[in-house]
Amino acid sequence: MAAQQDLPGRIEDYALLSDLRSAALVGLDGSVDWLCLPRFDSPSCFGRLLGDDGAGRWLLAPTAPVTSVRRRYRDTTLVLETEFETQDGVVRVVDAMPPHADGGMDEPKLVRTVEGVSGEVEMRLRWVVRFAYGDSTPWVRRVRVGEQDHILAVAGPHAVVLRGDRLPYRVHHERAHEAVFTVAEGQRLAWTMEFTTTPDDPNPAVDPYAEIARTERFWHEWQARISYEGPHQEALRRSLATLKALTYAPTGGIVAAPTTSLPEALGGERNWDYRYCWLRDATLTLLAFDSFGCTQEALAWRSWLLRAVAGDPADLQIMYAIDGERHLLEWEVGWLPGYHGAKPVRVGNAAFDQLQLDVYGEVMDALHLARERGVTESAESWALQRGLLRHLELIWEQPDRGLWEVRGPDRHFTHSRVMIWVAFDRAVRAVEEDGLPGPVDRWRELRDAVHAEVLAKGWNDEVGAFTQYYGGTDLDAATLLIPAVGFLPGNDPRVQATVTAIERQLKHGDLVDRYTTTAGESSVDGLSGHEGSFLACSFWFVDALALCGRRQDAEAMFERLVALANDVGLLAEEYDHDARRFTGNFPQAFSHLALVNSAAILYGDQAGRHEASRR
Ligand SMILES: OC[C@H]1O[C@H](O[C@H]2O[C@H](CO)[C@@H](O)[C@H](O)[C@H]2O)[C@H](O)[C@@H](O)[C@@H]1O
Repeated sequence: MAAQQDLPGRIEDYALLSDLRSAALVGLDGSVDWLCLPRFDSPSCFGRLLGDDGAGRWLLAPTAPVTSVRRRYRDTTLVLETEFETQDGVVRVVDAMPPHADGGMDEPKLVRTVEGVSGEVEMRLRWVVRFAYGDSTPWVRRVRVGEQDHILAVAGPHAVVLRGDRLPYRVHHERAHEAVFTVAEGQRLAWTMEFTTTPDDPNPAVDPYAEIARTERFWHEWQARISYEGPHQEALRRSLATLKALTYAPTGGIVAAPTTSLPEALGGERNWDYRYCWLRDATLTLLAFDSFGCTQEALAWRSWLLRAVAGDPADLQIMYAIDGERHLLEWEVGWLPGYHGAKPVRVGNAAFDQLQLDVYGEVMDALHLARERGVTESAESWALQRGLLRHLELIWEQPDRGLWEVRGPDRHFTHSRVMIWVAFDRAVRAVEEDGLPGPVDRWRELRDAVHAEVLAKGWNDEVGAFTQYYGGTDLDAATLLIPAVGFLPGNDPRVQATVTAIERQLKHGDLVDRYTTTAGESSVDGLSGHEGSFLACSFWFVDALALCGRRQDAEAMFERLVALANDVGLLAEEYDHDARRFTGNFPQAFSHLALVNSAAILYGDQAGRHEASRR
């Protein structure tokens, strides 16, 4: 029994399912180890990822030792097939979360089927439901409706219904349910587990096979909208599908990742909850969508933004909940041991009320590019941007926490200052190029002032590079974005020198650290320990190489980075180059959107446009 109680797999062992409201992670061992219902940011009902069997899981796997596992998504969809080979034969487990139907009353559900491929294989289904991040053991009972039984697990506000061909029974002396059965070649069995707010009267049963077919159709139709025929099709389509999967369909908000507290350093304390919508990550995601023809997502996100930011621009936050909720109070889940012991497990995110001035630039840039691609500005959306700029005029000189959301002191981070320039630059261009009304002379003056300031204070002659913050000597991979946003061209000697310095100091093979983590008083981020290399920064390095004229190097590095994805094309936030393992939350939008944006620079319709048109 020990094998069932053990720890979760490596981060790269997981595949993602999503119904555009929440997501599940399925391990190579056939165990669903992460699921929060009914939303991405709800408490988990399967939380083994951050603990063990006792935090909840749903295992569906052979009882005998597995000699090999093969896994793939069906084509470009999010229907997952895992084939287990044992000495007795081969079985295929198919997993899906049927997508939320627009305006539908359907509740989130997980569908699992098993098909006998050859021989006869004994399978174990082990179902351990723990609500409230593992803290709440439900009352589980078998209910008969007409000719059919289902199992209901209820605890306070949480309830799920399990239906299927082999319902599990309570395991003596364990708070778990199990079924053991055999599957012969050609035979198939199915289960659905559905969230319900009305446990005494749940939604009627659905046909699991029809739901899987619907899921497949949905993703095929979605992929048909992507206009791209260039290299690395598969990686690009998987990344775009992953970004779509992280979108909360009812509002258009996009989560940074579906997990909390997967550690940035194995065993460390750098563990954060990413199940929220960061303006930075979401706007960059929007750019990624937009580069490949997904305009609907751009509009949905703009509506989300208008709702979330509504009211006083002075109240702008850097992140919100997926429904626009503002207070993301951070707390520690003391009873969960954390991923392989990495404590604490955090829920909420204290960064929500930080000042991060780069966000103004990212929002203005995303809306500028949406305009360039034909999305017309509504009266409200331009009024919102003018309001943001009015507020930025008042606060732009302040120090902030920067895009890395440091928990150390506020500083004048060079990247933040560059993005302030972007905000005013895009405002000026809205007037000059799109004829929108606004105080263009004042915006021009501010744009030029911040440009001069960055060149005077962000550049350090002794270091021979743009530094992380004014007066400092450390480097920051975020300055790689200087040519991509058009602040300086890629052939500017200061840009080229910064790329060379970062290559020397922050790059290990193809992996680039965000900055140098140091412990103690001098630590810029206020945290202890080190972290893995940041995958998005590694892709930014590719972009900088391309924009500096080193295209061949850029393409070769891009290819190697793409190969770091796991067997089903997914990327975590970071990569530990010594352990050769993913670290940080998973799968992470930032990494996937950076991959997509690199592909857009290297191979997209927009290739080469950055330097010419974004200045
Ligand atoms: O490293 C410290 C910070 O880490 C998280 O922030 C990171 O993730 C965000 C979401 O992807 C991203 O927008 C940000 O740039 C990253 O630094 C965490 O959410 C913060 O609370 C934490 O201070």
